[in-house]
Amino acid sequence: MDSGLSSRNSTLGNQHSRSYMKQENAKQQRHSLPIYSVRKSLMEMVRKSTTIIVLGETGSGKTTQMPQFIYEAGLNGDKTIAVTQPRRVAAITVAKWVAMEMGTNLGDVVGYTVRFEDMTSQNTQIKYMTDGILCREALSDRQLRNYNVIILDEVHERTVATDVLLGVVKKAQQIRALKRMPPLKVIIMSATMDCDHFANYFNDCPIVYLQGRTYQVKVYQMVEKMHYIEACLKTVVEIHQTQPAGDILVFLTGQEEIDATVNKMRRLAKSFSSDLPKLAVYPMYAALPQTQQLDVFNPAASNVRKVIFATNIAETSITINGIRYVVDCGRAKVRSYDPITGMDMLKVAWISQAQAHQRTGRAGRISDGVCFRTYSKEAYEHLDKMTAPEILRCNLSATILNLLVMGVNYKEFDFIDKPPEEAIVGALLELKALNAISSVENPILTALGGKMARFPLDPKYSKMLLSAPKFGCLEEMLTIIAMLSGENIFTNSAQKREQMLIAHSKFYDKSGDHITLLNVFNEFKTKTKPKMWCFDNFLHERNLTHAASIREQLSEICKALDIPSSSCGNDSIPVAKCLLTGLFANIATKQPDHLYLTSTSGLKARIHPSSSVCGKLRPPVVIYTELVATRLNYLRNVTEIDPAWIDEVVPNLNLRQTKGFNEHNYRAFQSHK
Ligand SMILES: Nc1ncnc2c1ncn2[C@@H]1O[C@H](COP(=O)(O)OP(=O)(O)OP(=O)(O)O)[C@@H](O)[C@H]1O
Repeated sequence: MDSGLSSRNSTLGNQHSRSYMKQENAKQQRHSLPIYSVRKSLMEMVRKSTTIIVLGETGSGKTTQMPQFIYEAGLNGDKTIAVTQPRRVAAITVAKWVAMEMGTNLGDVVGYTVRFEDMTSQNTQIKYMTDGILCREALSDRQLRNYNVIILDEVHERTVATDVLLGVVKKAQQIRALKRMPPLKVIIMSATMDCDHFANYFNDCPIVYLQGRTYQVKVYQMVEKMHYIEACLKTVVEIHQTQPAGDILVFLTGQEEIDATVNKMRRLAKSFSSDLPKLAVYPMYAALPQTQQLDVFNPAASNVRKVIFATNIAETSITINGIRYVVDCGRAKVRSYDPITGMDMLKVAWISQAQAHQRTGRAGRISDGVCFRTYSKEAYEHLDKMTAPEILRCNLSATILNLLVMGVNYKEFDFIDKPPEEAIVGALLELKALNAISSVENPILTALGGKMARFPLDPKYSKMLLSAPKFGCLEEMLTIIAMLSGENIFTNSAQKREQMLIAHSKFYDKSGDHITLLNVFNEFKTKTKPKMWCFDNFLHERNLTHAASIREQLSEICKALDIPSSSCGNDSIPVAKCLLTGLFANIATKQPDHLYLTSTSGLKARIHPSSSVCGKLRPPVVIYTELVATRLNYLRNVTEIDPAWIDEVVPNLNLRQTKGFNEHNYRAFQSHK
């Protein structure tokens, strides 16, 4: 018994000493960061100015150190320091690292909040959060009174939420100054931004240029011309066969491409000489379950080289242990929105020089590194210097709705770069059609619009939830919206494709994908061993659990709004009708060539192959959740409807007044309906 006890103790002792060592190493590393040596003058600057811009090399220590310096200097008073990040994975991993550096548990002094997940407590002094979360907080408090210091990090990404936040914090600063409240200090940070543009916007605020970088990264540009995927694979093989130890991070564009390349790489790896270290190949993209995304952060075993194929979610802020080589294909999948057709497009496009620089920076986080760009120097020189602001190319309905809730007239809102007029009008038309505003010309928020903004959802989705009592299907809609708001619940297995398809088809409902999602969730909730069940059925357990938590949160908001619970049992018709209340502009009709014609924009599209109605008996009329253009146009998440329901559910619908309306195509659509 004694020996058992002592061995247990020694294991614990080892664990403690390991985490102690990790913290000690981090402390030493912290002191050697370029930002550390200038912390006193930096804090002096923050003390003196309301707004400052900090431009410093990738890895100089901005994201992890700036909040700690402010906290140590007590500049946040008795309030939490907010640090925004454009991406969830960055907010989470950076918070974990900083908690470790400060020797506290995550969620104590250091925490994070991302949509549908809060890892903070009353003790939290440094809160990493997505920019979207801070935008939501601003809805209930325009003066942002919970904070004295807000750090907007990685602003070069120019997400919609960051752009809105810039206007929101600027306004909050003005109101607080007028009311003689404690000032709101704002720190704008990036390694690659147009400082003058930001400084002009903030009344010529000071700019701090941080000198120096911790590690050097050599950049090589490709001379040979070949397709970028082939070029990436070739480069990885060459690195593996000729370069010293170090993990590899490869930037590709999207999920399908990454899955296919990961499989190819795994097959290739089997043919490598046994003298070489083993290759452990990982995918990394936003639709992967969070645990799997975080897996890539674990160090590789000895004599194993890690290769990660990632989208641009790995581009900024994050540090992946062991990465010494970056392979950059120079492209990214960019979501762009066409206000004329109302279509979201996912297109592969060249990145900006700022992004190329960020990607390069991922190789120099913990040692010197090398970046291989699979494109020529000339191609690099032709790239745009900065990434175009997302606000200039996205659907603005949620943004305009939120501004109206804040009591802000979007016409007077001080956008750092104003979105195009047609995008604003498109958003107003959509909000009017959803009955969220009184009119397009003089938009006043309706009671329904006010309720819609209570949900952290796209206005179309919140409209469906608020319509559910009318059709007696709130419970079903809560599940469906939660499932649509989370990440993909179906796993993809190239090796066991047949088995996977059989497993998934058990959940299929002939009405379409929305009821299919409902079936999966309902069955999942009955399982006592959900992990095993998910594994057997090719489902992501983590994503289903996450959907359950989203559902909980949406249900709480419904309760707060006094929306009575209701269920339609196994009847799929009320659900389809309820979906129509939000998706009425997303109707598509089957054409003789078996493609679908969309009602408003008149585009031809296919039902996505992952859909449960993608077989031979395709329904004549469907509503869809998303129309995305990759190489082809695809309708994602579709459900069959009876066209007769349109007049019943949305009697005053005038498709001619919806955005992207095209008369010619509309007539074609009507004649096929
Ligand atoms: N999760 C982590 N694991 C290991 N080291 C880390 C981690 N996070 C940060 N570091 C270390 O801290 C250094 C500074 O990181 P930090 O994110 O603060 O830099 P930054 O200037 O904000 O860079 P970027 O502009 O690329 O976000 C990194 O170069 C790395 O050495």
